[in-house]
Amino acid sequence: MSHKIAFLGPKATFTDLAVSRLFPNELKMPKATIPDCIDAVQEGEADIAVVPIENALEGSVNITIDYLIHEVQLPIQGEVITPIQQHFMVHPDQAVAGFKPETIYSHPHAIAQCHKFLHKEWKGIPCEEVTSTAAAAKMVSEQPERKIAAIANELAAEEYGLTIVQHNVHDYSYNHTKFIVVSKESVDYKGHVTVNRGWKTTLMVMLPADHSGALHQVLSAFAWRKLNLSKIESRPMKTGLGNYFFIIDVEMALDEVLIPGTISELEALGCKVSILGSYPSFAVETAVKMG
Ligand SMILES: O=C(O)C(=O)Cc1ccccc1
Repeated sequence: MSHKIAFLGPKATFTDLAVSRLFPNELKMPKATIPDCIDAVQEGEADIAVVPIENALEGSVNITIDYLIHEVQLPIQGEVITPIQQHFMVHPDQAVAGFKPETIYSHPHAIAQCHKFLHKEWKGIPCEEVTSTAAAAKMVSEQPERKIAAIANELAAEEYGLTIVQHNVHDYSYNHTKFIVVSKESVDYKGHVTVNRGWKTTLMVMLPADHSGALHQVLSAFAWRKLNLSKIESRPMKTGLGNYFFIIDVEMALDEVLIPGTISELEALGCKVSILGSYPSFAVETAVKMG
């Protein structure tokens, strides 16, 4: 029986490309927003959600982290890293010499990944943020009479019949995004077409208030056990200025000794710790096309 995978839609988003590599044989369920994807799992409408969490150029997708921490507590069951190539596209009716867009549409992260391009080529043209790159492409395809453009991937251009006017408009060639897999149950990745990168464990740590050297002591608990950290990020607790929690990625699977020992040590310091997930990491090595 195939699983239902909620993803940031519509068809042909970067998330869709990641899903097609990780779950080639499952049923895809496009959703309009990241919270909609996570809610679909929480409410049992979907088995799995795949949503973006971090981009190499722009940093974290805060809505994903915040929604999982503050709204819906579902475990992370996997991650996949994929290369991202952004293209500038218009409706074929507008693909004429001298075309100048009135507005450029895309996902906020895509706009941020192309700031230098936008500043150089289209200075002063307003950019409008929409829910995904494919949503921008779809919108442009539905309004042939308007002088508008989208920044999206090649598959979106194909899917929505747009003409790519300029390829590879992202500002740095190393442009990768990490997507997470969330599900109530552990996930079977049979059939995935990606590379295995080992296991990770993600922890959420709240420091005790007003405790000098607390962060140093937290890091020491990992350091003397020789636990390799690949990410540490702070996000506001939303309870007051200066109140932050930390998201920490440890480069190993949850074991019975080292990670539980670290957590006990952190708790003895007065920290609150929760495990957001222990999961396999995957990578897509080449820019993906569907199929
Ligand atoms: O909008 C999309 O296509 C997404 O999947 C989110 C996103 C946006 C920009 C880079 C990577 C993922």
